[in-house]
Amino acid sequence: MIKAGIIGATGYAGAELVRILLGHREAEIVWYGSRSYIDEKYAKVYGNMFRLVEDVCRDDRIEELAREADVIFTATPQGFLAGVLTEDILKNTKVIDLSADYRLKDVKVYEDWYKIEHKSPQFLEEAVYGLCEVNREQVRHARLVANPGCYTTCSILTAFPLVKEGLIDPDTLIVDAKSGTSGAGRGAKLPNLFCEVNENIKAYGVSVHRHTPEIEEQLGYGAGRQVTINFTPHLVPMNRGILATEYASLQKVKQPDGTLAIPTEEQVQAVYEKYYGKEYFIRLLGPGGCPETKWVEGSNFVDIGFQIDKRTGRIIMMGAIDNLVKGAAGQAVQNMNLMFGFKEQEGLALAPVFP
Ligand SMILES: NC(=O)C1=CN([C@@H]2O[C@H](COP(=O)(O)OP(=O)(O)OC[C@H]3O[C@@H](n4cnc5c(N)ncnc54)[C@H](OP(=O)(O)O)[C@@H]3O)[C@@H](O)[C@H]2O)C=CC1
Ligand SMILES: CC(=O)N[C@@H](CCC(=O)OP(=O)(O)O)C(=O)O
Repeated sequence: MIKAGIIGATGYAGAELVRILLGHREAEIVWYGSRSYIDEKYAKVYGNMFRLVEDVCRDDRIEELAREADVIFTATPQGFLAGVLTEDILKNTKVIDLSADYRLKDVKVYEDWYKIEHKSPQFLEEAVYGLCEVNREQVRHARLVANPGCYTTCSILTAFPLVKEGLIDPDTLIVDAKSGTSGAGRGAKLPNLFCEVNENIKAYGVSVHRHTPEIEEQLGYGAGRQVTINFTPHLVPMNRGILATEYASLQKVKQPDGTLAIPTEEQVQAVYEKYYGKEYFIRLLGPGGCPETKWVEGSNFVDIGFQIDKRTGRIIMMGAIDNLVKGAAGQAVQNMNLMFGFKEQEGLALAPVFP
């Protein structure tokens, strides 16, 4: 049994980590970190944990926690981990950060998009981007994992195989994504009040959302060059879930007879199968398949479908995840499983909730 500590256990992503880790047979939670609820019973902060968690909340002293825990999850605002991380901490424990502090390799890109100074860029090089289905081998050997963002997990996984195999031109990619309000966290914010969100849908962060460079960087690794995309997030009146609808121009690829032609649906499906056919957490719905957030809710699944529009020569790819599970806590536990050599699905055999 390994010991896990959570800093930010009182946020939505932290609470989802608690829910998942309570069902994990190889890990126990030894530290429920908080800023606002120190010494209060965790089950008072989250009533769903009544009789399931007896612990009280502790503070965010990560150096002390690093001596107690085998793994630390930081489910904290941007800038927290970068402000406290030291070599001593990484010598004592493994760290999985759910914030964006170590997702972008270029510190200037981070500072430009997040508008905060990065306090420990010396760890950027060694941090592994924890998109398990793409970087599995690197994650296994990592001390520091940058858990991907929710929109980015969904957007990248949906397009990655087609970018990597050159079936689409990534510079034509438009990602139109919708998220439930839990994506914004538990903190009180005016745009997330019931009357602002209910019976409403709105775009935000248009052309400036901080997940744009993260998607570009990762798809750039797939393409083998820098790519530029459009990313527009929307807030929709539901608790959980992300749906990404992604449009891109198809590129001609070599056919068996040596000629060049736009790929068929069978060829696109074959590429998805090549990358994800054996992936437990990725469910390929095939041509014409339209994923729905309800079909993945509460689970670590990513559902992916697509359709080619023969009139325009463009492909429409669609991906759905639960932002708190595959988009945050579930993927973080999947990363932990890889880092400690556990079965990758341990603690994550969560069937989606419906209705
Ligand atoms: N919500 C989501 O769907 C996703 C979130 N993330 C990322 O995960 C992280 C947490 O997000 P989320 O759970 O939504 O946010 P919440 O606002 O719900 O929770 C934030 C947590 O961080 C703690 N906290 C706040 N400020 C500080 C601080 N200065 N120092 C230490 N702890 C602090 C809070 O403690 P307390 O409340 O006790 O004061 C709380 O536990 C963020 O980086 C977010 O971007 C990533 C993917 C998806
Ligand atoms: C609905 C909503 O507000 N979502 C959040 C993204 C949450 C998330 O994943 O944040 P990080 O990846 O940056 O950690 C947002 O758009 O800011």
